[in-house]
Amino acid sequence: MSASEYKRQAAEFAAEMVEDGMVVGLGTGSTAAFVVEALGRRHKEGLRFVAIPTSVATEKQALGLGIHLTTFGEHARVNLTIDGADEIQRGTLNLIKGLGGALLREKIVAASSDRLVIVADDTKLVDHLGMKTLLPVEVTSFGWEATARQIERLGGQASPRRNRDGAFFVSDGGNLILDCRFPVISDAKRLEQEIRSIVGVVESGLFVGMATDAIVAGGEGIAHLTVGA
Ligand SMILES: O=C[C@H](O)[C@H](O)[C@H](O)COP(=O)(O)O
Repeated sequence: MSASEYKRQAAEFAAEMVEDGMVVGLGTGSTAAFVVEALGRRHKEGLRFVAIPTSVATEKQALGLGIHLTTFGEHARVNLTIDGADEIQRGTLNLIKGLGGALLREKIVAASSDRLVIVADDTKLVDHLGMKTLLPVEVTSFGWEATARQIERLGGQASPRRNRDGAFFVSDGGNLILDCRFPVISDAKRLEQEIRSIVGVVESGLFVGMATDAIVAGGEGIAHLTVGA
């Protein structure tokens, strides 16, 4: 079975966790898109919920499926957010997110969620963050070079993300993303604090202590992981 099929399996499983009357956070990326698709189906079958999307792309997809959207002006808390991730650390469920460029809105929604459920295929599970992927850091476009130098003082190599045409990638929030290569991250909480204390950093793709559950699908079936398990 392909990685895409495993992503779909994890997404379908997680979409069943949404209950009538919930405020739901909708993640971004290829796995989260399967969740939105499944929730569109459940909405047509009569499930009543409202949703807060974490990107313009997800907003468009949800609206196209007739899902009712809401805002933090109307709801202070989100009951359940379902989102993808680029790496999931076994045990802690600490994450690297943002390869799709949506990390700022994703983190705002995650921070207001009672439960953050991550959906992924099993290639995303790692023993230590930074083993497979770069760490995205969203920064203001003004002075990004100075911000990158400060990140490099922490031991990472920071490069601005570019589109295929060579132009800088610009996030939904109008910022740049620095993709940072760190040696394997042994203390995610500390690195997260250090990166966030740099002037010019808007948000980092390290999500520490935020995920409550991970639904991971692979050749051995679907696993429902919780912190510590
Ligand atoms: O900015 C993008 C998000 O953090 C995604 O959830 C993450 O990159 C995983 O994406 P995918 O499900 O496409 O692998």
